[in-house]
Amino acid sequence: MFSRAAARALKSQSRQFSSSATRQSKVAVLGAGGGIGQPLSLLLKLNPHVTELSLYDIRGAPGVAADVSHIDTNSEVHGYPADKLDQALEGTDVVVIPAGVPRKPGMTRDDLFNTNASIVRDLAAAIARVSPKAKVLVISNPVNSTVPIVSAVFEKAGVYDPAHIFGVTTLDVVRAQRFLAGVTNSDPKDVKVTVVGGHSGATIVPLLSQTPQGKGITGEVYDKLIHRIQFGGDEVVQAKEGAGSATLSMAYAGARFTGDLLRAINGEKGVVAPTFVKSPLFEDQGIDFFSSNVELGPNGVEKIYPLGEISAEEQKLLEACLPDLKKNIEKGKKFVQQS
Ligand SMILES: NC(=O)c1ccc[n+]([C@@H]2O[C@H](COP(=O)([O-])OP(=O)(O)OC[C@H]3O[C@@H](n4cnc5c(N)ncnc54)[C@H](O)[C@@H]3O)[C@@H](O)[C@H]2O)c1
Ligand SMILES: O=C(O)C[C@H](O)C(=O)O
Repeated sequence: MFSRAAARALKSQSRQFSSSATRQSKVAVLGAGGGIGQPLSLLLKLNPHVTELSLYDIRGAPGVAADVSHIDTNSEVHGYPADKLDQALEGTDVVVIPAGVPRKPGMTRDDLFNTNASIVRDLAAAIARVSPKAKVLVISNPVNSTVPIVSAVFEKAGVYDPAHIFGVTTLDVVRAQRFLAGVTNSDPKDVKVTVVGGHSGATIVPLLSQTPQGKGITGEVYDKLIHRIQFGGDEVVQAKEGAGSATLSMAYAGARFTGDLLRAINGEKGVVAPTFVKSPLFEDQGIDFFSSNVELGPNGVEKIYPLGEISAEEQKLLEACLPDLKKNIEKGKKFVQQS
């Protein structure tokens, strides 16, 4: 019988000497028992780059882990209850955070701040302590504030690497591509939209003019399409009538972004996706987090792309985005300073 220490040493040795084709990647989901966490865990179990899946929640994670672990893909799954956060985080390469409360009809994402800011702050403090080199993917809303919160917590702990912390804005891209395909009668697989800014209402800025399908759209059709992309989250919140917000499309989007990052970590070149990161693009206006196309690499953020050419309408959308985004970012930073 091996002691726990010997088993750990063997495991770390086997991680070190494993095939160079696919690196071993341990991925943790914090909030794995929830509406997003469960299907996200399922989709990550299907990803061949994930070799170990660590599922944590204050409620229900061991059950989700037992269920998902029966799927016949080549990864190990472990579930951790409320008092086992440190164990869940040990040795993780990537941590995805969908923990926190979702909106009900009539609420803005900012209305979630009072509850979710402290949940995200405390989880970030544990990651900074136990797994400070992990890449952290933040789904919990309000993303415009929770990403600055995670960053400030890492900074306070003296382990901050801005290349490691991401706000997941992929659902805005998924919606933009689906809705644009709908109005232009195209196949969504051929539609590639860059969405920049942040992740809430007017801070979501889709750059339709940069796509062949979107550049000719004007007038009322354009206005309605932009509104639908910016407020797609509200559409789901209303349809769910108090039972929460987008979970299935979000799990798909979260798994897609995590998959992009894992491909880049495994050495694939040219993986580019919009994500909300520490960014120099609008730093001169006091806005130091922004979502734009980012090239991903083994260390996380490899290169931040500028917006490129944008239309007069998009310039107006950007002007409306920046003041709101600035307030959301400052609110997150202030929360950690005062904690
Ligand atoms: N970034 C995006 O595009 C996007 C999209 C959809 C939803 N969201 C956000 O994701 C969050 C989760 O949404 P959901 O629908 O899965 O909610 P949910 O209530 O179904 O699940 C949240 C889970 O978090 C868990 N949790 C709460 N506190 C925790 C803690 N301290 N540690 C670990 N787990 C904890 C809960 O037990 C629950 O299982 C919400 O804030 C929502 O607004 C973001
Ligand atoms: O709308 C929400 O509150 C959840 C999420 O941010 C979304 O865009 O669906």
